[in-house]
Amino acid sequence: MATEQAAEERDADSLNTDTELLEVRNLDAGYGDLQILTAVDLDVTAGEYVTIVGPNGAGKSTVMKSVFGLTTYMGGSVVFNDEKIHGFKPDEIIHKGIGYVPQNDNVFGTLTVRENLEMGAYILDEVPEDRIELQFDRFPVLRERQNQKAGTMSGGQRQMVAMARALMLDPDLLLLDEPSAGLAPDLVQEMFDRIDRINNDGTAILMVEQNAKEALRRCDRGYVLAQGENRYMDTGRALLDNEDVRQQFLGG
Ligand SMILES: Nc1ncnc2c1ncn2[C@@H]1O[C@H](COP(=O)(O)OP(=O)(O)OP(=O)(O)O)[C@@H](O)[C@H]1O
Repeated sequence: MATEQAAEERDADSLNTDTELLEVRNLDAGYGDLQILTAVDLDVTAGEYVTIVGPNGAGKSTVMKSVFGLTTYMGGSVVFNDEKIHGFKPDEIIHKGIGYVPQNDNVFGTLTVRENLEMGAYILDEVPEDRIELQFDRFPVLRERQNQKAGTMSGGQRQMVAMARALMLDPDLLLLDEPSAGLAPDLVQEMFDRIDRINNDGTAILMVEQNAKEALRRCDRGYVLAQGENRYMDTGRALLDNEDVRQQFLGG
């Protein structure tokens, strides 16, 4: 028994050796004087796929914006790759290896697809052509339409442009705010498949999704947020199997 127990403890230890990428602790944040998040904790390890779900207005997007330096910091900490980044501006945070795809207004509509991707690499001296090719491999329709103005594309295609642009700097962590919003059902599955592939290529994902059940099915771990506070954290599967979570947050 003792040996079995020791083996189990070793196994448990080995599960905890994942490299911490993002560590949010006790985060208070909001807009101006208005506090939205209270004592939020959140972790993402290298290569992990994490989803945040919760009701409208829960503060999910505010968590993402806070990681990316777009809210008013009020307390706690955001640490990325062992460096405190709370209080940093978005352009500094991009340099650290975080890409962000907001829900709305996420492309330069008057620029072509290719120009949008080039903009994604604006902090580099030269646009790396191989990175553009990599995004075209990931999103073939963007290769076909590379000279089309992004503003004239469909919602799903614009979402691809936005994701491809955010991937141009090969971030360690990609923040995706409702990537399936407004897409037709068949395109939703396609979008989730693409996100799986990006994650399989090694990029950690932190995603907010209204399509909560599908997101929890796909991710490694999930957080349920309500009224700006953590409510539940577990593997996606365990959250889907949790009766309280289902009843309160997943529509039964
Ligand atoms: N720029 C802003 N200024 C002031 N309040 C804001 C701002 N953006 C969001 N809020 C408020 O913060 C709260 C949380 O909004 P947030 O968008 O983070 O929620 P959410 O969980 O992502 O919701 P949804 O699922 O509806 O997108 C809401 O009450 C919202 O009105």
